[in-house]
Amino acid sequence: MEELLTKSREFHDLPVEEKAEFGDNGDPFSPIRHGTSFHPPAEDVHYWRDFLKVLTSPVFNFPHKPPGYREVGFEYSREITVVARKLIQGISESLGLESNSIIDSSGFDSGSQIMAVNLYPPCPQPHLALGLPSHSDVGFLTFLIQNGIGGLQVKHEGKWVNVNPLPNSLVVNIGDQLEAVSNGRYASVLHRAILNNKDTRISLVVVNGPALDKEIGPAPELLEKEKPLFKSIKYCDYFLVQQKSRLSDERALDHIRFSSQQ
Ligand SMILES: O=C(O)CCC(=O)C(=O)O
Ligand SMILES: [Fe+2]
Repeated sequence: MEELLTKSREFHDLPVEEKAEFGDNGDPFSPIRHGTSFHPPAEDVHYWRDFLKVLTSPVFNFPHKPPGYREVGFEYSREITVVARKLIQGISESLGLESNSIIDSSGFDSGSQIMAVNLYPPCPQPHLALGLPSHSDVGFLTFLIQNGIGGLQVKHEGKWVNVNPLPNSLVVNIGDQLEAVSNGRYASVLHRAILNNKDTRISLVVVNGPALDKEIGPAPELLEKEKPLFKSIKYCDYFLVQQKSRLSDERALDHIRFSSQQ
């Protein structure tokens, strides 16, 4: 984890020309992209962050610089997959399903995994800007590590609460597809990143989700006793809905939620 964070800092510190080959083309399915904010062409106000986003599964992509970054990125990606798989099995069981039910129905073993490396430089007026606005992540589970500098907040009972960094720990957040597949029993968490005026913060998140071509909706076993709260939708289509809604302050989940009259 430490080596990955160190090398992530080195990546962001590379001269602009060295990173130009990874320039953000705005396509969420491009294998490696480096950019600023979220999607600058469509934004009135930009966010105070640089990012590197890499698709690490089903095909592993990663920048080949700085030296050794790709190797540590590969090891981390694979280790996280093992932990995510185990947690999803436990979550399946907690829902009264077979332990492999969600893994199998979502094609998790050839599922989509995305790594995002966020860099938030010190901001002279941190209360006037945000690193990332309120959102929930796609996928089942997101694993977050950070360089010891706080900034992550989660919405809890209507209030923003700081999630202070604990050394050598992973923060695990629930994503939208887990809310959908569990028919609302696991709620995906709203979170955001705030800024400070002293230290550069790095966070590294790994989003673990279904295979892109799988339809994801409430598990059929759960619907024997209850009504579906969400429509089923292909994960790749949901992914695009989420990218768009993050630009308009909407919640992607609301696009697939059945309204109470239906
Ligand atoms: O930097 C953080 O703490 C949050 C990052 C995040 O939510 C994301 O990349 O989706
Ligand atoms: Fe997030």
